[in-house]
Amino acid sequence: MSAPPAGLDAARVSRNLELHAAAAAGDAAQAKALLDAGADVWWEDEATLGWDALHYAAERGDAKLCRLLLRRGAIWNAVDVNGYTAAEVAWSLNDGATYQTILDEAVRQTVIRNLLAQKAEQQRLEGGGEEAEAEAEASTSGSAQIAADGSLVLRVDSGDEVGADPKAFLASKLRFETGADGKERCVDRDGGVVMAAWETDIMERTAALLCEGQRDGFSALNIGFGLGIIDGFLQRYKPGRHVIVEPHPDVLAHLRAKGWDKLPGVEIWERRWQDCLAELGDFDVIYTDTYSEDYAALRAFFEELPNLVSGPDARFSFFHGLAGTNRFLYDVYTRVAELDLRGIGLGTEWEEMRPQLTEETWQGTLRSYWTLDSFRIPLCRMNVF
Ligand SMILES: C[S@@+](CC[C@H](N)C(=O)[O-])C[C@H]1O[C@@H](n2cnc3c(N)ncnc32)[C@H](O)[C@@H]1O
Repeated sequence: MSAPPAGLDAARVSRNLELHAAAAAGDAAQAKALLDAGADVWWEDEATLGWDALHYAAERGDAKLCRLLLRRGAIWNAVDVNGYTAAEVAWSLNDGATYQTILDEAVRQTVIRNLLAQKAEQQRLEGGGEEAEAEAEASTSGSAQIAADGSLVLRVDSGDEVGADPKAFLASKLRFETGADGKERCVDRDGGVVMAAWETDIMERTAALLCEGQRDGFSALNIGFGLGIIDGFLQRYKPGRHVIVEPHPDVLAHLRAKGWDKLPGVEIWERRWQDCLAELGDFDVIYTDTYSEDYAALRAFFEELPNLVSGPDARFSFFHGLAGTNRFLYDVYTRVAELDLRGIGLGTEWEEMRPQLTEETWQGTLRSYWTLDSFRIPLCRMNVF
């Protein structure tokens, strides 16, 4: 998104303030007229709470006006000085209808944006070059952004050098240690948590959803070993073939120290999933949970699924850690992932569970990557009509 001009002249500020007043009063006709006259829909009034017109419309509970502002380029994830989005203002007022309207628009814009970015990337690979990149840029400028860099990292917010850069992560040293909660964890050079034992319940339940009722000797694929927690639970169901894809040398050393490479039926592929999926064959059970990869990478993985599933009874799940510190973004990403999966023929059911976290869980780490009350486990299957 292009940066907004630093200092606006008095006439422009006054028009923008009029837009805020129109939004606060629920005056859609006036808001439209002001937008047509050049009012800046993104403008935040820093002299007050840092609200933009969308925050005011959300406070008023005017879902229709919120939709109008969003269609005219309001930024759905813009935050005020306290870090609250307009959707969170609606939520705090128990206004489910306005919250849902902003959520629907956020999902719509994110899906469109992702599709345009994907198209631009395809054209770039096919030699379309600058024109395609400009198209992707134009599709996002002045409208909703997912994050400052245009994407969300799955398990890390930002600012963590290793956690936000897949290449740096794979080249970095990892520590396997006992946390203040007395449980095992794997931590990167910056103190970013790669994997921690608080996720054990999630992994146990995910393995059950994936494996219960599978045929004898079923095949399972797990992307990203971490602490091997989900692999331990997958083993309980006695898969005939259990493939683990893991590229990090320190994780591989840890895995060997625990004897995983010697287990019957277990195959370790010492590569990134991007470099070996085509050679792996197909599976009844597929799970992915990587680190320092963004939503674009997860969606790229989704697109490989039709070639990886063994048939209509195959099941797929992933660690849904997208935006685990913000409920609204989590809701947006739940829906975006579901729509993207539907686009490639997979239906998704979600099971909610309450993670068992204590204050000690994050002690001595860079930051907590999970602060929400509930976690959603996706269970996806091919839609067979
Ligand atoms: C969060 S941990 C996985 C935790 C695992 N689910 C468990 O139950 O312990 C993420 C793992 O993904 C691995 N990883 C990161 N990028 C990867 C990639 N492109 N392909 C495969 N594995 C990757 C990391 O090295 C790390 O071991």
